[in-house]
Amino acid sequence: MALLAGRTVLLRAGVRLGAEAATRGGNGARRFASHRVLVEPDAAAGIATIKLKNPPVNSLSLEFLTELIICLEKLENDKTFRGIILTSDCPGIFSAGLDLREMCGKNPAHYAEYWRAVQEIWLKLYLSNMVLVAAINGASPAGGCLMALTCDYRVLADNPRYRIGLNETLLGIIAPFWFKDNLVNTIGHRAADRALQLGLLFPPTEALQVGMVDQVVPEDQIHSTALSVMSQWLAIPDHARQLTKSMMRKATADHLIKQREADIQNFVSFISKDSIQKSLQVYLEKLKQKKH
Ligand SMILES: CC/C=C\C/C=C\CCCC/C=C/C(=O)SCCNC(=O)CCNC(=O)[C@H](O)C(C)(C)COP(=O)(O)OP(=O)(O)OC[C@H]1O[C@@H](n2cnc3c(N)ncnc32)[C@H](O)[C@@H]1OP(=O)(O)O
Repeated sequence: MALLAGRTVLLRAGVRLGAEAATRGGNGARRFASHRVLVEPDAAAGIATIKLKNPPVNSLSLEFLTELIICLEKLENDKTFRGIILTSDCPGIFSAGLDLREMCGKNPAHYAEYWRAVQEIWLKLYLSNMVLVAAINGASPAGGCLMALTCDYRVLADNPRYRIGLNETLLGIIAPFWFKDNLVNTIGHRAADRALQLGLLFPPTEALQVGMVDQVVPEDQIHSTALSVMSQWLAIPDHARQLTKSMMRKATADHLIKQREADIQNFVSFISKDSIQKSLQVYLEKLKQKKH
């Protein structure tokens, strides 16, 4: 059973198990898909490709996060798989980040539940024993960038519209300390300081330069590149790679784990402020009006 902080996520978020489909793929591997998380298994290679499918922009709603958490738990417990490629099924968008509608006009209990799920997905991805390769095939702001940052390697498709970064300050909000820690671990303190304060969204060439991604490739090569990177990482004996990964990441994850409840309380009181609610509503309104 999938648990989120000791509770059954299936019940908390109203996601029905019946929403999932379990079939067998051509190679005999169990294929499981929920509404919004598609899993394409390659049992022979030990790789599962997760395709995010929450149109139009893969915003990370509570239900979507819950499905993703369940999916990751299943893969983590299935010895068939040693690696995950994380990519998007929504053309041009990797993920628009946290779903702003989950952070606007709701009550404190909802904010707390939502934030716990955001923490949970980060911990699951960041501490995964598997090799995680992000095949970033679209724009990747804020929480979308964070998901990519949890991966062991990032490949970004070469399209100037596919910008990536932690742009929270542009919304009048603040990247939490563990978003910041993950970014500092990736691009270093000075670059993270500048990127976070200015809310920078980097186009591919700059993202590569600053170290936000490891490789930029033509869009039609993104999956083949991710596969070839994966085979390089899977050539390392699991126990040695996993212990090394844990050695590199444990302190950062523990920082959040030790302060998890306080972080939730901070989030709830911050996001409940009238001024923050107003900023988020204005930002959402601007996004909606962009088209007209
Ligand atoms: C003391 C401190 C303690 C705690 C911390 C405090 C604060 C909390 C910090 C929280 C950290 C937050 C992290 C986040 O991830 S916030 C989300 C940030 N995301 C963005 O800024 C991206 C916004 N979106 C875009 O820029 C574009 O939509 C995008 C992704 C480039 C795609 O562009 P395009 O293809 O043109 O699509 P549209 O803009 O037309 O969007 C289509 C549709 O989707 C809606 N939408 C977009 N993004 C979101 C979103 N993140 N959440 C909800 N909805 C979103 C958009 O409004 C459109 O809706 P419509 O109804 O008009 O169709």
